[in-house]
Amino acid sequence: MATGTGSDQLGTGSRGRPPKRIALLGATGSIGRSTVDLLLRNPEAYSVAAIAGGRDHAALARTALAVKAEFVAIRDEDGYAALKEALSGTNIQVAAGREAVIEAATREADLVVSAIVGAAGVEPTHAALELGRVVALANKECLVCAGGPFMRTAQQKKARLLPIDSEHNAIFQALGGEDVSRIEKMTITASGGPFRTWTREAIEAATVEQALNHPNWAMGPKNTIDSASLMNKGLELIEAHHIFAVPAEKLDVVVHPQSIVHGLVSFTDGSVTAGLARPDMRVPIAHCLAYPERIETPAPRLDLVALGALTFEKPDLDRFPALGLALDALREGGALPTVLNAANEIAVEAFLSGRIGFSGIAREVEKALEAALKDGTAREPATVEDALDIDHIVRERSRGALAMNQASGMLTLQ
Ligand SMILES: NC(=O)C1=CN([C@@H]2O[C@H](COP(=O)(O)OP(=O)(O)OC[C@H]3O[C@@H](n4cnc5c(N)ncnc54)[C@H](OP(=O)(O)O)[C@@H]3O)[C@@H](O)[C@H]2O)C=CC1
Ligand SMILES: CC(=O)[C@@H](O)[C@H](O)COP(=O)(O)O
Ligand SMILES: [Mn+2]
Repeated sequence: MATGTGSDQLGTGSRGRPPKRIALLGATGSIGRSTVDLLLRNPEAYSVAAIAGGRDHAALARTALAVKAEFVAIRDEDGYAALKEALSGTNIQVAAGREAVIEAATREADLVVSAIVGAAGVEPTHAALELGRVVALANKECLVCAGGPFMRTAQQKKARLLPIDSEHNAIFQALGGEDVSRIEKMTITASGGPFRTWTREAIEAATVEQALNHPNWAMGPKNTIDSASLMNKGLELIEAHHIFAVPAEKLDVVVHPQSIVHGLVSFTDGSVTAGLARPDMRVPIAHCLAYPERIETPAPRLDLVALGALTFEKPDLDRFPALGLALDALREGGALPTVLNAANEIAVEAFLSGRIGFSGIAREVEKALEAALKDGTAREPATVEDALDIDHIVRERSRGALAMNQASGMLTLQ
């Protein structure tokens, strides 16, 4: 990638080491763009082995040129010709389709940043783990869909997972490598989203625009809607359960509207450590990119006096039933987290495209969980392929149910 100034003061690249080779999956998304921002600020510390994206060929081509990627993969085969054309005259290799994204994930690299949204990230991220790569994981849906098999592969292949998700990154830093047996409680915080103070009736009638109006973070639409329903915290509890091998009963959620304290670890001696930072994803991404060293970021700095007060509240499961559903899935285990994730992805899509109301998201997920419990879809997935089979069945079923409801006019568009 392009060389530039500024890296002399930095911990990496300025000590004569070869640049760290990065594969960036989901390069055009919110996490992808923040990662690119950091890569471009540290040109001597990193080189880009591969990038991958979904459909946006123009953004992918711009990113490939900016970071001087060696290989670019686009999932949508219809975008191949335009991507190839945009990169003609360069020596950047271009490929399209499912296998191409897997190739991006498995090219020789020191660190794979997993930032595709949804269960679409499962296969490529798992392929990187199979090769024993260090994976900086933003994609929480991977662990909700296939957490058991994922963590087994990571262990067997000695692949390291570094958490990018802000709460998990804070906890990872707060843990400081201590043994998990010394933990009494692990707490992740929730901003509470845009509907934190709204009545149940107002939440029921919320528009897409209102749900996308997150108070503290600028993220892709899926994570933003999950934040509004608090499903995001449910997914994150399941994510924490897998990453830190902590049982459900030791995991807790606290609403913290300022999003300054991201995660806390309570130890058996009464000590509590916590990770704090202003809400800017470049902080946890930088931690993972540089780990075990540090790089500088331009993220705004924490000023406690200017903040004045940090407040904490109990989450309200009556107004935010999605969190309760995720907690049940975590405690029940089996394939329920897989079912929860797949049904939620379909329901969020349906809400974003105006086919269901906001409260319909949790209702659709609940129906999918009930159906899975009835018909045996809830069997524990032994492998990633099993998990993806269940994911597929649930998606088809949820899409079918939504289409039937729409056809029979039963949909309540609150
Ligand atoms: N944004 C944030 O601050 C945070 C996000 N996360 C997690 O990180 C992940 C990414 O989130 P975010 O960046 O917000 O999401 P975005 O929607 O902004 O970006 C998603 C990225 O994935 C790409 N993509 C989508 N489908 C595919 C596919 N089938 N194959 C290859 N690439 C694909 C998109 O490409 P295209 O642009 O072409 O559609 C885009 O690059 C999510 O799992 C989220 O939960 C976790 C913590 C914070
Ligand atoms: C930035 C990040 O990590 C998000 O996943 C965050 O958790 C969203 O904010 P909420 O706390 O509102 O879900
Ligand atoms: Mn998070």
